[in-house]
Order: sequence, then structure tokens, then C-alpha cells
Amino acid sequence: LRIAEVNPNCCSITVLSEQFSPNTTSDVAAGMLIPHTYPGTLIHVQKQWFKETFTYLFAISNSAEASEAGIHLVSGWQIFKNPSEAEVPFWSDIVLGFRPMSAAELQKFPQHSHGQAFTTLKCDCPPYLLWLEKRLKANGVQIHTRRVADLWELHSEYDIVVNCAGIGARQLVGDQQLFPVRGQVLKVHAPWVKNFIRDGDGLTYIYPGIDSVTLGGTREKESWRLSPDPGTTKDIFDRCCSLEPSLQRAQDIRVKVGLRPSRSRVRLQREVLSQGGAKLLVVHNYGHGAGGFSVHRGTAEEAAHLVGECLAALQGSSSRAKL
Ligand SMILES: Cc1cc2nc3c(=O)[nH]c(=O)nc-3n(C[C@H](O)[C@H](O)[C@H](O)COP(=O)(O)OP(=O)(O)OC[C@H]3O[C@@H](n4cnc5c(N)ncnc54)[C@H](O)[C@@H]3O)c2cc1C
Ligand SMILES: O=C([O-])CC(=O)C(=O)O
Repeated sequence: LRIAEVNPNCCSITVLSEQFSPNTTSDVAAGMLIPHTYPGTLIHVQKQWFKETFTYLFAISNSAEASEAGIHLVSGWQIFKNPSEAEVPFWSDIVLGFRPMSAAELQKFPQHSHGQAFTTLKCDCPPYLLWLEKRLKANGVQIHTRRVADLWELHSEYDIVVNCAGIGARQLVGDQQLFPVRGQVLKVHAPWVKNFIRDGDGLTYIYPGIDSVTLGGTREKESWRLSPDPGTTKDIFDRCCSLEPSLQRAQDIRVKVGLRPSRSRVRLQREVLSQGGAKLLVVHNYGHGAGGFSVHRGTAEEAAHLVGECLAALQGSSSRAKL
């Protein structure tokens, strides 16, 4: 979408994907804008990605599109048992109203001694993905269901390939640095829960959305299992109820599992593939791990810039590129 927006007449664009919403990892995500740190990327770059994403979604949340796009502000608390973990994060001046929790607020969490209160944004992921698809179509982008086994199979049809395959990139481009971190969450009906609660250890969280509350979670490195585990469902529910006892009355519990496409850094890179004298220009944009929603607009901006470089390289050989 960013490529089409930046350069409306540069090229014809087609999205090829094996699965669309509601059957992607992105549909499972809670969609909270709370960044996760990528150890292999400079903090100021991660901060820029988050800032661009927050600014973009904040504008949507203030528009008539907010409800259809599933974007809304949500306030709440990140709580810690150990004061040494409660340091001020790099994104504290991008979210709204970041401050230490007061003693009165902390009374709600007797097992925790410190905390941070702030307001951030949340994407309700399936509606947001459908809204993005609608925007793609409005920008003249073609959308086709297709599994790509090898990037080279696209060579005769397209000039530039942008690889946004998430965990699928492990097989598609043989990236051994990319690994799954399995996450199981529950979506429950509990409309009285208005504030988010996140244990700073990253394991337990309660994120109210427009239609349901997401309860999490798990982080299981290298597990590819997409089926829900009933024991884990009970464990997540118990952990969340210990933070928010009113959840005992939650109804309509649905269980979801997703594989976070994890890597020490997002792969945002140009690559020229060569085979028998033929060349294929590729831009990679995958490996967003546990924080893809938090940085998606910023990384898309960088990927669109890399596509611009590819288009410049193609200039002269073709008048209108196919992506
Ligand atoms: C439980 C859980 C909770 C999360 N919560 C949050 C959160 O609160 N905030 C946050 O910022 N992030 C969160 N995340 C992380 C976020 O979900 C991911 O970072 C993000 O969804 C990755 O998006 P993606 O587009 O790269 O991958 P995907 O959503 O997996 O999309 C990849 C697409 O590529 C297609 N594809 C793959 N291989 C091929 C192929 N060979 N041929 C054709 N198509 C292919 C797939 O079908 C799919 O449509 C969470 C993740 C999980 C699992
Ligand atoms: O950690 C969180 O707050 C939610 C999340 O991004 C995840 O489970 O990957």
C-alpha cells in the first residue's frame, strides 16, 4: 500500500499470497502498539519505525475511518515485580501520557511493586487487515491467492518482488536466521474491561479491543504447532484472572495460535538474484517477530524507499515496472 501511495503511476502492483485475512499470523495478533526490541537494529531506527506507525494510526483513530479500520486509543498499565525491570523504555515519549503508576493504582496489583501508565493505540487486526485490502483495491492493486514456491517463478511476470512472507520466508528464501515463536491467545467477551494490563515479563497480558478482549499469552521458541493446547488455555485464563479477577465472568472464549516470525532484526534489504545471466530485483521486508503491528508503517516506509531504488535502477530498461 505504501508503494502505491508514494508513487501512484510508477508501476503496476499485484499482491500474491497463499492466505488472506482471517487466516494469517497478523489476524492472531493482539495488535497493541507496544514495541518489542530487535537486538540487531539500532534503537534510533526502531524508534523511528514506531513513531511513523504511531503517527499514522493516531491520525486514523482521529478520523471517521477509525471504526471500520478497527483503530482505537487504549489506556492502561505495564506492571513489574522487580523495580530493576521498570526502566523507562525508548518509546516512552511516543505513546501518550507515559508516567510511573501511582501508589493508588498499584494497589490493584498486590504482587507487583512498580508500573508504568500510558495511553497507546490498538489495531483490531482482522478489521484493520480488511481495511488495508480495501485501500489496496482503491489504489488499483491486483490481489491474487497464490503460493510462491520459489521467487524465481515470478521472474517472467514481474520486474521487482517484495518479499513480505513472514514466517513463510524461512522456506521461501531458506532464511535459517528466521524462527517461529509460537503464541497462544484467547479472545473473550468481557466488555466491562476498558484498561489494558501487561505484565512487564511479557507473558501475561489483557488487551481490550472493540469487540473482544485478547488474553495472553505464550512464547514458545521453535515450536511450529498451530493447534491450541487446552492446558495452556487454562493457564492463560488463570494468569489473566489473577491480574483482573472480573475476567472470571468472561464469556465466549475462543483460542488462537500464531507463529511470530522472529529474527534478531527485521530483514529490510535489497537483493539482486542472478540465474543464468537473468536478474531479479528483490526487496525483503520480513522478520517482525512479536512487534510487527507496532512498527509496520515505519518498515513499510523503508521498504517503499528500497523499491524506489530498484525502480531507479530499472529506469531506461522498462517504462512501467511490474511488482
Ligand atoms: C499471539 C501473538 C500476539 C501478537 N501481538 C502483537 C501485538 O500486540 N503487537 C504487535 O505489534 N505485534 C504482535 N504480534 C506480532 C505480529 O503478529 C507479527 O509481527 C506480524 O503479524 C507479522 O506480519 P507479517 O505480515 O510479516 O506476517 P503474516 O501475517 O504471517 O503474513 C505473511 C503473509 O505471507 C503469506 N505467505 C507466506 N509464505 C508464502 C508463500 N510462500 N507464498 C505466498 N504467500 C506466502 C502468508 O499466507 C501471509 O498472508 C503478535 C503475534 C502473535 C503470534
Ligand atoms: O507482548 C505483548 O504485549 C503482545 C505481543 O506483542 C505478543 O504477544 O507478541
